[in-house]
Amino acid sequence: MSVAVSDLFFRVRESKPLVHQITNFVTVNDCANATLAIGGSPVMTSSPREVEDMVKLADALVLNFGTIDDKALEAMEIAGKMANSLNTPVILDPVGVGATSYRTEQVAELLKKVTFQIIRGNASEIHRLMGGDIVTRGVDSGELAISNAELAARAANKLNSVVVVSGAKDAVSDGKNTSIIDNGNPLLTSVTGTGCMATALIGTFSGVTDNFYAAAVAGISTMSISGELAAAKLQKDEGTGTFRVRLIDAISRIDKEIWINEVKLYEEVSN
Ligand SMILES: Nc1ncnc2c1ncn2[C@@H]1O[C@H](COP(=O)(O)OP(=O)(O)O)[C@@H](O)[C@H]1O
Ligand SMILES: Cc1ncsc1CCOP(=O)(O)O
Ligand SMILES: [Mg+2]
Repeated sequence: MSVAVSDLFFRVRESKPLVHQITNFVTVNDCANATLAIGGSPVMTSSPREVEDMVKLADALVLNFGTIDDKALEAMEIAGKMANSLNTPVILDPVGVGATSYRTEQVAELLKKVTFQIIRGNASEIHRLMGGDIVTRGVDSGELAISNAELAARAANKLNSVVVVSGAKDAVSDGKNTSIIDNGNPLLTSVTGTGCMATALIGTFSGVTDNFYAAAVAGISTMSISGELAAAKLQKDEGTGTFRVRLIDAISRIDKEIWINEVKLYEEVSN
């Protein structure tokens, strides 16, 4: 598996997959730059009148719920259905699902209409996406009583997709096999868009392989390793602003050798 992942860095830079992203207005520029940094070609467009034509050109489609409105949802449905009909991978980032009933209801509707090859969210988002029926550690705690690995495996089975649960430890699962990535740095939680960028990277890798599990591992581990590399470069008197720039630097420099040296990847087989 790690061999399949490490080969994707060269493949992305060689073939520059076009990644169509219908995303939020907070982190759109960071997602475009993360896509470029890893070697892909981003296009961020969301008019319902244009997305069908754009997705015909694309190697992958990323749908991000960060700032959804009715028009964006219409575009997501049109683009998602077209991508499904062309066998172009579709990746979901259910930003903020569970926070409002609008988000929660609309993502459930989209899941009925569009097939997603990969879904990436934090534990809370993935938990709410699969119905939110897992017990939490206590009445005042939002913390789930199961690990990210177990959550990813359950969600993958329920949603019939490769699922990435990000956090202090990231987990990737297809429902049978589960991988844990123990890279990252807490500074990644102090900059907006690191989850969105991770999803953009996953989308970029999925544009060069039909091994969506490997694409998911490549994307999320690239973000977590880049967080470590960027934090290590921070100088005295530098903070989260510089960290954000250094993150893009790190993504642009990561390759097969760096990934093999830095990744802390554990594979679990469940069921
Ligand atoms: N506590 C943490 N320690 C180290 N890395 C983290 C931590 N929390 C999140 N990350 C990393 O930050 C990136 C974004 O993940 P996350 O914060 O879960 O996404 P989101 O921004 O969508 O909530 C991932 O690479 C993840 O591994
Ligand atoms: C702050 C914010 N508000 C709506 S979308 C968004 C960005 C969320 O980005 P991420 O999930 O990567 O932190
Ligand atoms: Mg997020």
